[in-house]
Amino acid sequence: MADLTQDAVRDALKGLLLPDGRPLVGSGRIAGLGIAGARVNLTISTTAAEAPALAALRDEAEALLRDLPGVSHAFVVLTAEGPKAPEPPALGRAPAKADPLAQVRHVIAVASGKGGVGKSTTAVNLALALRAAGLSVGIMDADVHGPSLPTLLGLHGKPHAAGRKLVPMRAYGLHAMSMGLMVDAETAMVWRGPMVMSAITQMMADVDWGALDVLVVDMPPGTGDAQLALAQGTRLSGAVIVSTPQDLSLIDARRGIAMFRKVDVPILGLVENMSHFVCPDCGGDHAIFGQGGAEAEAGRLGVPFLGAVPLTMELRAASDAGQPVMARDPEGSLGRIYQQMARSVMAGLNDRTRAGQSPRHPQEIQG
Ligand SMILES: Nc1ncnc2c1ncn2[C@@H]1O[C@H](COP(=O)(O)OP(=O)(O)OP(=O)(O)O)[C@@H](O)[C@H]1O
Repeated sequence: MADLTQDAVRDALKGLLLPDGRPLVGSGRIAGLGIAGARVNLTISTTAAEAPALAALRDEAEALLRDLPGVSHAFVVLTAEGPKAPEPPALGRAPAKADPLAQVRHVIAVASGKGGVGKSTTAVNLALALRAAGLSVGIMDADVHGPSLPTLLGLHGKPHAAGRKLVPMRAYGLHAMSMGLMVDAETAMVWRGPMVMSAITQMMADVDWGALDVLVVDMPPGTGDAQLALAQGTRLSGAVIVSTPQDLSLIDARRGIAMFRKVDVPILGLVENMSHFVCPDCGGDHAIFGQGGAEAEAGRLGVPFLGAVPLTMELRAASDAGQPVMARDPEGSLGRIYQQMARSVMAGLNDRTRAGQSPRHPQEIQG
């Protein structure tokens, strides 16, 4: 079969019209077009205000590309207009600009299908457990609408600049940066999907992360365009999905897993948070939502199960005080759960490296 060409892709999109009636092709709105084998990635530039009106066009473009002979996967995203909006690198091709994370061996995402399930708590304690295993670790809070890293790690003040880059803050041996430290809450409030994506990618590039074994990205909750574009544009080594045991939350977890699979990011595993309630008075274990749901779901989906973290006063109080349990009591029962999680994540990353599939670095990490 003939190789897929940029012309063939543009040809397929010829009939599509922008909301103002102009054809999409030739309008200058195609901000990126990448072809990697049978995969096509297309980026259409927009503004936050216009983005909702372009959603149908995006879907139509995706359907047209999917029907094109020789295409197995088509992925179309809307991205914020303007010089600051970077084009997500196309799969399988070197990014046009120097990679700001060139010295970072692995970037992993901690994600959840919906908010409030303990994604940030998991991200911080997992990062600390990876650090405790001897790795150099950074953590970035990409949750622009609800950044919790400053609270969880007790970070205060603004990050300093060195030259044109920001220096990550330090907490408990981690290099840390949060959207909450870089932009004020009111500015971030008005951002919608494409703007969020653009701002996060910019933030990645503005920080001097230096050499790290692992950068943990606390993703914005959900499975919308911003998350999808971020997953695609960051050359992730893998993703950890956090869920609570209720069926409804597991449906969201399934969506999260499907989203990462869509852009070929391997799932490092599923974490069940708030798995059972440990009563502070009687010390009893109460499986409020039943037991083993997430583990069974992980089995069904063919992803590793990384552990069950109980709902405890200790964990919440430690987080609120800016002293995560993994820093406060790494050898306690909760600390040991996170240490096991970190070992499984490292094993998953090294498996990928051994299979020659590590997107950033050819060497295994050693704890
Ligand atoms: N296992 C747990 N036991 C007790 N409290 C927990 C546990 N996990 C998380 N929490 C608490 O639940 C709240 C939400 O947790 P967290 O901020 O980690 O969730 P999230 O999924 O990142 O939320 P968001 O969607 O707002 O980013 C916090 O107050 C946190 O301290």
